[in-house]
Amino acid sequence: MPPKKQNTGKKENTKNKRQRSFNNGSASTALSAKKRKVQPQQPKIEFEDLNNIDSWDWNEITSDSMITDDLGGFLCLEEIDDVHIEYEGDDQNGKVAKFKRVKKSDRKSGKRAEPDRPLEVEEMKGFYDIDTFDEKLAAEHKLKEADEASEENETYEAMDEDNDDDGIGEEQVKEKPKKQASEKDKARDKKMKKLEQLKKQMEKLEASLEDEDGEEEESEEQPKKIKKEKKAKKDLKEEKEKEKKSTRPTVEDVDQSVDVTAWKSFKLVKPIVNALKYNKFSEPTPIQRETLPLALAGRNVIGAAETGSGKTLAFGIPMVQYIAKSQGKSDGLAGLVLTPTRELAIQVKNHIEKIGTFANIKMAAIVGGMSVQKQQRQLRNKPDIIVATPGRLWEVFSGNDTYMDMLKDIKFLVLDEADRMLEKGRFEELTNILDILSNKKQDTTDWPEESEDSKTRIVDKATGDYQTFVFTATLGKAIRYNIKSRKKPGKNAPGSMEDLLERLELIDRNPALVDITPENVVASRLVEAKIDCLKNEKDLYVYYFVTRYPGRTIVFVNSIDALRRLIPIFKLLGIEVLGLHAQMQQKQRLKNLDRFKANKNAVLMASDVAARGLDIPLVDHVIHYQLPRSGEIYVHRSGRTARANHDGVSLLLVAPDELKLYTKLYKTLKKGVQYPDFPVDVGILNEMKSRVQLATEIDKLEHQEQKSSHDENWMRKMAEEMDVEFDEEEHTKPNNNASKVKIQNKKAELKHLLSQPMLPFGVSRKYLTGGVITDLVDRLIENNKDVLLPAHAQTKALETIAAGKAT
Ligand SMILES: Nc1ncnc2c1ncn2[C@@H]1O[C@H](COP(=O)(O)OP(=O)(O)OP(=O)(O)O)[C@@H](O)[C@H]1O
Repeated sequence: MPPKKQNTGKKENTKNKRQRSFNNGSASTALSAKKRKVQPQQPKIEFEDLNNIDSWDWNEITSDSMITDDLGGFLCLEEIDDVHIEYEGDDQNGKVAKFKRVKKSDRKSGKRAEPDRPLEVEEMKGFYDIDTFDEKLAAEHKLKEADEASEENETYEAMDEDNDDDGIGEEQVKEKPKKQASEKDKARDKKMKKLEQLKKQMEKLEASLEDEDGEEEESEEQPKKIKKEKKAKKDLKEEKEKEKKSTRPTVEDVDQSVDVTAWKSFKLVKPIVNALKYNKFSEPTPIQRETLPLALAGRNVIGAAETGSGKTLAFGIPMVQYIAKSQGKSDGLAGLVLTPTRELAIQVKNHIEKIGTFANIKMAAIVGGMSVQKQQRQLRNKPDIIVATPGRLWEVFSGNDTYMDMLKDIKFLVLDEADRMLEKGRFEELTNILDILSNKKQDTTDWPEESEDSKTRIVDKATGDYQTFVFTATLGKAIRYNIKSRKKPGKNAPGSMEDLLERLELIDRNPALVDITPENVVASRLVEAKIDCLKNEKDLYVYYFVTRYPGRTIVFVNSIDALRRLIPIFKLLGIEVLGLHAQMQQKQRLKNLDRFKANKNAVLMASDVAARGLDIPLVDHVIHYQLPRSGEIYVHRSGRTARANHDGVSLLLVAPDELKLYTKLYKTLKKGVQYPDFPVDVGILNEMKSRVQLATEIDKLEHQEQKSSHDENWMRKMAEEMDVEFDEEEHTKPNNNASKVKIQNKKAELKHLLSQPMLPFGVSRKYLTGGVITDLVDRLIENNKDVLLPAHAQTKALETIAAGKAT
C-alpha cells in the first residue's frame, strides 16, 4: 500500500532524474539522441505539503511488484524519516521492497534499528536530534567516529595554519588560477564545516566518556558496551603510559663515571646532574656558561648566540631546577615557552624533557597541526612546562577560564627565536598572550629610575612575578644598542625588539644581556662556498653535489612550487629525497623529519619553514638552491649544519639574476669578502647531464599525463554528480596509452643510465688499467661497486673547498 497522501514529486527521485548530455565540462539539457536512455513514465503525483512529509500517516507495505533499477524509487518512501526498507532479490532479477516503520513505542524502548552504515555528519545530527534518540547507539557510533575524526582534524588544522610559520617566498604558491582556487575554497569550506561539527561532537564525547582520571561514577544503567569501550580506552592509555615509562631511562642507566664537574658551580639538583651525565654533556656550552649563573639567580635574561650553540638548555635548565626544587609544593604551570614554529616547539619540548627526565617533569606541546583534543588532554594532565606556538596557544586558551587560570601561576616566560616573534601575523597573538600575563605583573606604569639595585634586579617569584628569558641567534648590532637605550614605555616603535620588551612588561630596565654571537654571525665551524651557474643548471649542480658528497643535506628553496618540481625529479634520480614545507600536513612534516634524521645520506628539500631552530643532529651540508632574501635567513639556514661542535658546509648556487642579492649578502655578512668558488669536476658533471635531463623529461611527461587523467576524472565526476552521461569518446584521450608507454621507455632508459657507474674523465670502460689513474682497479675493488662514482676518492666537501680543486 502506498502512503495515503501523495507526492508533488519535488523531491526528485535520483533514479528518475533525466539523463543530460555532458559536453566540454558544461551541462546541457539537450538530450543526445544516440545516448539517451528511454525512461519509464512516472505517474505525476500531487502532495499538499511536502515539508510535512514525516508527519504523514501511512502503513507498512510490501511492494506487490518487482522493483527494477529503471523503475526508480518507490514513491519517496525511503526519504521519510524512520522508514526502514528491506529488499529481497537482486538488481538483475528484480527485487521486492518492504517499507517498514519502527513504531514509536519500540523506538523509545531502544529498539530502533541501528544505522547500517556510517552516518554523514548532517545525518548524525538528525539522528541525535530526534525524540527517539538512542543513547547507546549514538555513543557507540560516536566512539568509532571520534577516532577517525581525530585523524581528519589533524589534516584540517594543518591546512588551516598553512601560513602560520612559513618562510618568505611561499606566497608564490597562492598565485593559482582563480577557478581552481575557488573550487578548492569551496571544498575546503565544506570540509571545515564538517570538521567543525565533528570537533564539537568529539569534545562532547570526550567530556562525557573520557573522564581524565577514569574516576567517573559508573551508573548501573550505563550500557555494558559503553563501559567496555571506556575500559578498553583506559587500558590503552595506561599501556601507553607504561610503555613511555619503560622507555624512559632510570638512574641505573646513568653512567656515573661521566665527568660533569664543569657544571659544579651552578649547584644543579641531582636529577639534572644525572641527565647531564646520561646525555654526556660534560661541560656547558659558552652561552650556557654565561647565562646560567644569571638565570639561576633570578635575573631576566636576553641571550643571543650562534645557531646550534645550546640555547635551549640555557633557559631549560633554570626552569627544570626550579620545578625539581619545588616539587610537591605546587602543581601549577611553571614555565611557558613560546616559539615561532611547530617543529621548533616540539624539538624544544623534547630537549627540555631530556634534561628533566629524572625530575619527572611533565611537558606539553601546544602547536597547530595536532589534534586539539590530545592537547587538551595534555593540559588536563597539569604540565609543568608548556611549549607552544602563539597562534595555537591563543586558540586553545582564549575563552577557557581554566586554562587562562593556569597562566597565572607561571614562573618563567621564554621567547625562543624572539626576533621572529616580531614578524607580522604572529605578533598579534603574542600580544594577546602577553596581555593576559601582564595582569599578574606588578603595576608597570612607573618606569623605575636607574639605580644600582635595578641593575641587578632579581625576580621575586613569591610575589607572583615571573622571570623572562628572550633568546635569539641573530641579535643585530642595532638591536643590541637599542636594548641598552630603551625608551620609556609607549615610546618604542611598534613591532621593534624594544617594543617587545615593553610588552613583555619587562620593568627590569637592565635585563642581563648575554650576546656571544660571533662577528660574522655564522657558526665557527661552518665552511662556506658558492657555485656560479645558470638558473636551469641548478638541478644538475645539486645532483652533482649530493652524489659526489653523500651526507645529510638540506636543500633550501624559496618557493613551494619549486619544491614540488624538484622532489619528483630527484626521486627519479634515485636520491633519498624528503620534502618539508608549510603546506604539508603536520604529521607528514614530522614523519619526513624523522626519516631525514634516520638516514645519514638523505636529502631534505625544504622551504624556510625549516630554516630556524631545527636541531637535526649531524647535518653535513646546506645548499641554498635559491639565494636567501636576507642575511638573517642565510644565517638561520646555514645554522642547520655545523651544530654542536661539528663541521658543516654551506653552499650557495648563484644564478646571474641573483648577483645583486649575492653582492649584498657577502658585503653584509663577510665584510666585502666574496665566498670562495666550490671546485667542480666538470667531467662528472657532463656525465650527469643526460641523467638529469632524462629525469626532468620524465617528470614533465608524468605531469602532463596526470593532468590529462585528472581532467578526465574531474569531468567524469562532474558528469556523475550532475547525473548526465559522460562522453567517453570525446573525453578519453586516445594518446593516453602512447604517452604511458613513452614514459615507461624513458624510465627504463634512465634506470639503465643510473645503473652505469661514472668513471673519471679519460678512463675507458674497456681498458680500465690503461688510463691515467694508476690505482683505478684497486679503487674500484675497494669502493662499493654499487656507488655511482666508484673510481672517485671519497673526499668530503670540506676537503674539496680546502684543497681549492676537485679531488
Ligand atoms: N652542554 C652541552 N654539551 C653537548 N651538547 C650540547 C650541550 N648543550 C646542548 N647540546 C646539544 O647541542 C645541540 C644544539 O642545541 P640547541 O638546539 O639548544 O641549539 P640552539 O642554540 O637553540 O640552536 P638554534 O639557534 O639553531 O635553535 C643539541 O643537539 C643539544 O643536544
